Amino acid sequence: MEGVDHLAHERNKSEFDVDAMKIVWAGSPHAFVVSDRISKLVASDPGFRKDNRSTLSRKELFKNTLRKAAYAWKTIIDLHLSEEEAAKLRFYVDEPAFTDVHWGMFIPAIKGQGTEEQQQKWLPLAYKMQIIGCYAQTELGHGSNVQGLETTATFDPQTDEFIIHSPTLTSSKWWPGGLGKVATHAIAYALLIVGGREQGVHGFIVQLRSLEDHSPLPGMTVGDIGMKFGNGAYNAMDNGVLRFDHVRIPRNQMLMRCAQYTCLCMPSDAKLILEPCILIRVSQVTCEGKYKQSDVPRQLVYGAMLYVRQTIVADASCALSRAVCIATRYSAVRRQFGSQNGGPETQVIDYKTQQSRLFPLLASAYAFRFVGEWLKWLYADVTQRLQANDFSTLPEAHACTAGLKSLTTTATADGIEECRKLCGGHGYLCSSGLPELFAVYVPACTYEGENTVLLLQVARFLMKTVSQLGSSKKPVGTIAYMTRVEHLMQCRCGVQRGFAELSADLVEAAVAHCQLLVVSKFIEKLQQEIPGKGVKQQLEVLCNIYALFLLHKHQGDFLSTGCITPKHAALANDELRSLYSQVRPNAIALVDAFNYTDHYLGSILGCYDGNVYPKLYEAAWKDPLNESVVPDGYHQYIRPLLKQEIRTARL
Ligand SMILES: CCCCCCCCCCCCCC(=O)SCCNC(=O)CCNC(=O)[C@H](O)C(C)(C)COP(=O)(O)OP(=O)(O)OC[C@H]1O[C@@H](n2cnc3c(N)ncnc32)[C@H](O)[C@@H]1OP(=O)(O)O
Ligand SMILES: Cc1cc2nc3c(=O)[nH]c(=O)nc-3n(C[C@H](O)[C@H](O)[C@H](O)COP(=O)(O)OP(=O)(O)OC[C@H]3O[C@@H](n4cnc5c(N)ncnc54)[C@H](O)[C@@H]3O)c2cc1C
Repeated sequence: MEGVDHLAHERNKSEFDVDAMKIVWAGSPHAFVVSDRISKLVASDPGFRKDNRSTLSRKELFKNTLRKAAYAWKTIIDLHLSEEEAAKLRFYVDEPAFTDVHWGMFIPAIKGQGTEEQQQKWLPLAYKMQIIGCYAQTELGHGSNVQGLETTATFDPQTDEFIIHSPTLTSSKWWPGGLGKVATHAIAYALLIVGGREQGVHGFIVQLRSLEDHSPLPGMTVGDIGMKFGNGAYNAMDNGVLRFDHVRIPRNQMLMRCAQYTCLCMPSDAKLILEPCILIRVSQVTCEGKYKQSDVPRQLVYGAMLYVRQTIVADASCALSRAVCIATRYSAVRRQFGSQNGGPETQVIDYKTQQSRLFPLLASAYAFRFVGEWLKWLYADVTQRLQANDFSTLPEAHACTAGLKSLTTTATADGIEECRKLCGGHGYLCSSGLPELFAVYVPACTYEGENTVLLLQVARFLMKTVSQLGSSKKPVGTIAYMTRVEHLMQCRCGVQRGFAELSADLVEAAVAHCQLLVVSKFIEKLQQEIPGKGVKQQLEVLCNIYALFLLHKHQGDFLSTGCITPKHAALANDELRSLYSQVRPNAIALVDAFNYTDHYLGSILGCYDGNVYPKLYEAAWKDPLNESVVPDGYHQYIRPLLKQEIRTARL
């Protein structure tokens, strides 16, 4: 019945202060208040309805997404929402759209790689959405290999311009979100050519479409790359294709924070000395076309990817917690087998197999939340250091963002699929929310750096650390523990067989390194002051589950390396079962602490009141296929079939 909480008996079992845990999950009392208010605002506004998405054609879905993006922007303006509130609103609207890339990549790239002057020119336009940007790096022929990009940016000293060109089919920009139909501008990454010499890949601001009639500018061939995985909401994103035909842009549209070009003997006196916002020695291109890289690491060009990767780790905890919330609530509602003397059947959440599949994912959602908080701090710290020309922690920041992005997105994508399976057949219904969540989420394992490619970066960082063991350069920060692997030094010559040869094993070592990071950051979180009755105790249980589940999953490695004995392994498994029993009475309260509205969850199986069956039944009849009792096509195809004379005895 409506209004009845079918999970009340579960909520009454809770042994901790759920409201206090909501604040821990949100990050602070202020963050909770903002999230709570904005999520309810979105949920209560019919303009943000999303339960009809699965019945829309791609063009209807896309147009509806444009409507929602415009409506969200109007809401932000009308309600004078702050940047924080606006970001929360876009999050709870939960619609993959060009705005994700405009706010999540285009603006950060200008902030991270633009000079003060370039920021002053372009950011106000972007913040007011008077231009809409995309991040055009990937090409048809290259995505992972950024240095292999083929788009060219040739400097023309006669006109003080760059000529942007797509010399080959494989140089076509391919995948950038928002590019296909909406973006008016792009940060386009291209191979810089000055005086006939290639100077590496740099970012350029390029206008794509007219701000008057939205038509592509001369020299631009641009469109959408077509339908993507499943029928999910990601098809509302216009990932695009773009070819440049000798498009000219002013020299001051090259993102110059990491490099500069002054041509001392340029015919015109348009000598442009841009003071970058980090005080670096000016790199100069002399009139002979000699280019000297400025003294910042060229990898600063990759800065936007560092930023996005750390946001993707936070996104992982959100996506996984959504799936776990749905599967946990439904596991408490669903009863199957086990009836005693005609009594109720057993809740599937009480089966040890269900717990051993579900509770490690619940623990992972919390673990990723906390490592995501730490990574946000690390990113802010490295950004501050860069301002002071301190590049010392850049390699570690790259390894951490790359590795944690890879680890958390793989675990989350697998976890969403596991949550679908934990819900049995009903998990396969769109109304469960899980198929779409999976379809929208899984590209996170690929975009912003393919996960294996990123783990190879971590492996390279670890091997570089090993190679420095014994030198005066002591490992610090997240690799400080490696001082305890001196024995690796002796076998160092063994690993000289070649990084490529050992890469599959090194990727596993990289995963282990990142899992150690997650566990250690969870432990550090528990060392903080955590208010609320029983809250810290619950988090300790979840931290132990996360760690012991990893120990159980990788038992072979721990045993074969002598890190643990078989007795330790047995004790760990016993403890894991005991921990599952400790979580069981608190499971519903632990997912309530995510504070997701039914609108945001978008799931009948995960609805707050647990009133699943009536809602499933009601939703079925809303499907367009049920608009007519006799389906279209019956008279054309089925009736002739049913009425056909059986002409051959054989049938
Ligand atoms: C609500 C619903 C939401 C829906 C979702 C919508 C959201 C959508 C949002 C998402 C949309 C998706 C958007 C997108 O998808 S945008 C496109 C994303 N593309 C990528 O991520 C490309 C991945 N490839 C690379 O990053 C580079 O090519 C790599 C790194 C692989 C190689 O690189 P490279 O070939 O140059 O050479 P190298 O390997 O010799 O490295 C050389 C040195 O540089 C260091 N180094 C490397 N990288 C970095 C770095 N970053 N910061 C600092 N340092 C770095 C490295 O450690 C090494 O140091 P050392 O060993 O020499 O000391
Ligand atoms: C939904 C979605 C949105 C996207 N949005 C954007 C965007 O807005 N802007 C943008 O610029 N790009 C975007 N991309 C592109 C994305 O960044 C790339 O697809 C991604 O970086 C992977 O590169 P790739 O496709 O070249 O994969 P590849 O590198 O071709 O991967 C194919 C396989 O090769 C393996 N491999 C590659 N190199 C190595 C190596 N050195 N050693 C071992 N194995 C290797 C990989 O592990 C993988 O298994 C998006 C992609 C998707 C799916």
